[in-house]
Amino acid sequence: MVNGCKPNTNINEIDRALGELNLAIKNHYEWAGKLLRLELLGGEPDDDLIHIESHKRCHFSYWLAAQAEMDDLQVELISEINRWHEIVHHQARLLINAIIASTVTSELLDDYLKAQQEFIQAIDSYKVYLFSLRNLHDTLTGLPLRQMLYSDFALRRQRCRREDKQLWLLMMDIDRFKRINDTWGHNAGDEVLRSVALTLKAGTRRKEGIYRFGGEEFVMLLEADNEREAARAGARICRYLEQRPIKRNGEEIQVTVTGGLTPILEDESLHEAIGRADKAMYFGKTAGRNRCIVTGPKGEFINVS
Ligand SMILES: Nc1nc2c(ncn2[C@@H]2O[C@H](COP(=O)(O)OP(=O)(O)OP(=O)(O)O)[C@@H](O)[C@H]2O)c(=O)[nH]1
Repeated sequence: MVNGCKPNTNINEIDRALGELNLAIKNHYEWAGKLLRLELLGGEPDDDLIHIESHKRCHFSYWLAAQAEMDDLQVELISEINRWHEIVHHQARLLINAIIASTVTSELLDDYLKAQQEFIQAIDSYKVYLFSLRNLHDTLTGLPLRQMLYSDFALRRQRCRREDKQLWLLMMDIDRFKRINDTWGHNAGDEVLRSVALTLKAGTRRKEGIYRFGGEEFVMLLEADNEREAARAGARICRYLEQRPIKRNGEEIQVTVTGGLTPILEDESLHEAIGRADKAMYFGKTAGRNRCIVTGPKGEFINVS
């Protein structure tokens, strides 16, 4: 079960993480090949194999060291890989010393092979995690999908409680998107969606999360101390998009969004907050679009600029 992720992940980052992991695994197979060569052909073992801290000199450890900013589940999975990586190196060292002293036993060999198996198993569990995370992202825009919003929400709410911050939900819908599809075609519509997602993500700050909610709707979770700060953040993201027309085949397509912004109350579900933000957003559509409407806890419209 995927349990939230680094702030603002997107599908490209997950693909990059999988690529880097595959490269680290390939390097480790090369290391294991060296050990096999030594066992079968003899020769002098180098530091990669017998140094007391060989696990820290190994390419795989560079990959381990590069894993930062993770949620609790990722930390658990990576530390399991780390643990078995160290054991593999330790068992390899015991085996090599036994080869040199001609005292290899089947027990020593089995211990090494078991450590290898556990190491690979730990890596597989992490890969399963990354693939499940990938499935929660949209392949068109690269953004996390609605399901991910629900799983991240609990983590973000916990963090806000700890830091005594208020969590807000901003729902945004692209204005007159049907016209874009009708004028330039569905493929152009897809390109516009992709560009809008990239622009929104670029305009999103570190502690904010942006999601593709469905169709041409996006949701953002943001933290703010008060209504004024939240309204400023909502207006900022809408302006950010407005000021960056999308370039396509030498033409510029002006895209705007209308947003509905609401605080998420202490005892309510995400679903309830979405309902309020949705109503505010539709109010904004009827009021002329390209604006962000702030709604209070009871659904009253506060800021309609
Ligand atoms: N190209 C493309 N179009 C999509 C996608 N998802 C939804 N749409 C289109 O988005 C359009 C949304 O249109 P409407 O709901 O009528 O709203 P609108 O034209 O954006 O107008 P307002 O929301 O009232 O400003 C529909 O034509 C959908 O087919 C997608 O993934 N790709």
